[in-house]
Amino acid sequence: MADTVGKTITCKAAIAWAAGEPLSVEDVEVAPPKAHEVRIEIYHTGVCHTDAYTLSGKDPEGAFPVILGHEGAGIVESVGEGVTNVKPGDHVVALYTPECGECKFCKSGKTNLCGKIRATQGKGVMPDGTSRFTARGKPILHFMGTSTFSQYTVVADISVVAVTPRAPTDRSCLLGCGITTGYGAATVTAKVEEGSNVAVFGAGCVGLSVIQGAVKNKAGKIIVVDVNDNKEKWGKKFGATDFVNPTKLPQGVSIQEKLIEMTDGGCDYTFDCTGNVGVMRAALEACHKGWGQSIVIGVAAAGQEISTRPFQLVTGRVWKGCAFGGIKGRSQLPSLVEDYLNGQLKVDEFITHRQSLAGINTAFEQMKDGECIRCVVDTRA
Ligand SMILES: NC(=O)C1=CN([C@@H]2O[C@H](COP(=O)(O)OP(=O)(O)OC[C@H]3O[C@@H](n4cnc5c(N)ncnc54)[C@H](OP(=O)(O)O)[C@@H]3O)[C@@H](O)[C@H]2O)C=CC1
Ligand SMILES: N[C@@H](CCC(=O)N[C@@H](CSC=O)C(=O)NCC(=O)O)C(=O)O
Ligand SMILES: [Zn+2]
Ligand SMILES: [Zn+2]
Repeated sequence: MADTVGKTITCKAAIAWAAGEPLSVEDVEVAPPKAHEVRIEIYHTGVCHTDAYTLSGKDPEGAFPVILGHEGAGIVESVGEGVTNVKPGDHVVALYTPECGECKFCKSGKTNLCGKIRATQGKGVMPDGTSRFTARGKPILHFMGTSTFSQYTVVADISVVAVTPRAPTDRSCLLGCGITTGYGAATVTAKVEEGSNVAVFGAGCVGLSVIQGAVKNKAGKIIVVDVNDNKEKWGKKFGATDFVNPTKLPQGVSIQEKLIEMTDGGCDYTFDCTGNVGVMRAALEACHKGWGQSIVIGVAAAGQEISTRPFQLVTGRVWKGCAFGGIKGRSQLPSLVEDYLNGQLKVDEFITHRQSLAGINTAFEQMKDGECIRCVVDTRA
């Protein structure tokens, strides 16, 4: 048993004191887990565009000061009373989409959105309404129920899943968001069928993962749409068949017209992986009349809204969306980790950059340059 059990741990964390400011890596006190809580020593965390979105101040739920990060993996340090799903020493991935198995959502069989702790999670506190983090004598908020930009974090027991220790944490952390989101969007939410034509708008970590899922389901054409020409090679590396840069189309030709022409009437499935509401409209309108489905994955800024002519829906196109790809973390993530170990799921290929916790602001800068798919932060370096 670790000699930290039951005690407050002082460690380093990257604190976002205010929107739009760089993170500050400094000491934070992490209180022991209460009943049905788990304290995790985070080894590695990815940096997702949603972290940058919330830090920018565009997230309507964003509140500060906060410890961001939601793509983390590590080892359970200690557990609170009543925790049965994980134990100290387990290798785990934090889950920003929890799975209680008991609530109306979990029992519906129709969604992965668990409702049990969503209200407190959205307010940046643990289910009992308080925080486990303190810095400079002030309580610091949790983020997405995970707060992985810290050497130690505390999460609800329903927000963590044990995975095989054979998977290195610098890889398994990426299954905590980006890869699972895109892969699940294609295979679980859309259930792309063999031979179907797919367009993926935005070839970042999420979009490339949609491609990976579409390839798994034996899609026909997989068309990448991205404003950055360098994303053509990335898309092809993951199995895309075509690439279109929407800024380079002949004058008067819209991206939806181009995709409809390329697919004999429109795509069977399109995916927005940009968070741009104009792109979301184009993605919907590029769908085939009668059955095409467009999946919204990207997260848009506060105040942004989507629109299209209702006729687009009247004529059979379907607009839907998903969080975490529709994947149920506790039920389904362990097998994705096994798929990675068996060579059936690409993960290593997404890692373009690495940083220490002290270099986390550089990770945020690198994310903007278009050449970064994922930066993995080693929280102990
Ligand atoms: N629903 C969910 O559960 C989740 C949602 N997300 C969200 O998904 C989105 C994608 O995340 P991620 O892959 O990490 O982001 P990235 O920024 O890495 O990828 C987005 C890609 O879209 C490109 N792009 C930007 N504008 C356009 C445009 N107008 N048309 C076509 N392509 C465009 C970008 O190009 P460039 O590089 O030149 O900017 C980039 O290549 C984000 O909004 C993120 O917040 C993430 C995880 C989970
Ligand atoms: N808080 C925002 C919405 C942010 C958002 O949509 N988050 C996604 C995950 S994005 C991961 O990188 C999500 O899980 N949404 C479902 C949920 O219940 O939060 C806002 O208020 O608009
Ligand atoms: Zn994310
Ligand atoms: Zn639930």
